[in-house]
Amino acid sequence: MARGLATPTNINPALLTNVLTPKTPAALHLKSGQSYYGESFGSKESKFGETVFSTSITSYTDSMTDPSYLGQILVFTSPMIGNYGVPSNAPLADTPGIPFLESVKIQCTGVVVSDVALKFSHYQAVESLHQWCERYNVPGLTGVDTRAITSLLRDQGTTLGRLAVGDDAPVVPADVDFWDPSKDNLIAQVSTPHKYTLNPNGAGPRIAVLDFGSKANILRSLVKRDAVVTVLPWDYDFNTIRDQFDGLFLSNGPGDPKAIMDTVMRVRQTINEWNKPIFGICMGHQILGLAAGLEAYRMTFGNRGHNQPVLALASSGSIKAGRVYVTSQNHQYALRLTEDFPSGWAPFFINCNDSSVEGIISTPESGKRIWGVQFHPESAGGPLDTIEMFTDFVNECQAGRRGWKASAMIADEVKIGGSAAKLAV
Ligand SMILES: NC(=O)CC[C@H](N)C(=O)O
Repeated sequence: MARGLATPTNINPALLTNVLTPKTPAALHLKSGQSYYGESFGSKESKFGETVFSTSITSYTDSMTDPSYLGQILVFTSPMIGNYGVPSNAPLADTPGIPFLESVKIQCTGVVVSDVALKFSHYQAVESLHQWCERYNVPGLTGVDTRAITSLLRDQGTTLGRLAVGDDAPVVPADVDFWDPSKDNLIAQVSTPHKYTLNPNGAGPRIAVLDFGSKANILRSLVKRDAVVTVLPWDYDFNTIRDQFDGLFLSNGPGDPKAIMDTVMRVRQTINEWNKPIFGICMGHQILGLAAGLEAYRMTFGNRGHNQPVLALASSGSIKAGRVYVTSQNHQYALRLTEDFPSGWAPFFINCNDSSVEGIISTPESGKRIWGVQFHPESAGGPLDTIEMFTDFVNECQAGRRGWKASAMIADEVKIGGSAAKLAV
């Protein structure tokens, strides 16, 4: 049978209709006072969380398993979610030990969609979105106006909420009851509890990953380039073992980067004392920025989606100054842009929509090879415009292994009406 036309054999026949019976009421209550009433799918347990929206059109399975969404009720602006079901999460044969989706389970606290598709069709699907959410005890709300919720969140910002199901649906929680995930150490909940190594016999460089809740496709992108990847818990003191490695990678992760200032201080020590390549993505980029002396702040509603345009201000490896790259993003915090970047550092990318800092890079004079990006070059989901940044990093680590000396990583800068930094202030 042709690929894509296979009939899944393990579908619950009840799901071949698009209606759940019996229907259960559900609601989203926001701390700011608004309530949205609809129907439940997935788990019947009510949950608190931070309500955020994503403008991504596809890849709900990747977003929902991204550990950076821990503690969040995810509102999808795309009107129909669930059409292609949910695939098996078993690792692919060429990357054992790395789940197919972005982590081993659903990480967001709940999901809100305009119209859930219970009937699904995809050659890789093994269950529906409803079944999957039920299995991981994640409540879903459907039949609400997600455009209205999104407009509200854009105006008032990310808001604490409760996804209330069944008898809880009509109950508006008291102000004090709303759980605020940003007060918890979310990173400790998603980081690996112990050190482990992927692709131990790889021919490439030895790369340590400080795991703040790494997406699987980041690890896969390094392993696919034949790096030997050692994943370390978020609070591991990398400085005690750094001589064993050719490069350090700082992963994405949930919550506020300032929640782990001890780690920031250790990374600062690494930056000051170690001259090997360092690459950070999202949380990792924010940690690098804090370690470099920049400030991090909480954005109003953050950027979550797969079509965020970023302008490169510097050339480095596969990245060319002056080009716009379309990127995948999921963040609430950002580094503050200043006219005086700390010595040894320059802005690398800025967001074309809101001028937020999308990347930082060490200057050639610093003799370092360090860069961080706020977006997700590994995609999953979203565009692959910047995927070659992994090749750049692995190549830099490999070159360093062979006695590399600092070369000009920044070939030129974009100057539009003044300095690069001024451009976005
Ligand atoms: N994807 C991420 O790593 C997100 C980083 C951080 N939790 C933020 O919201 O900004």
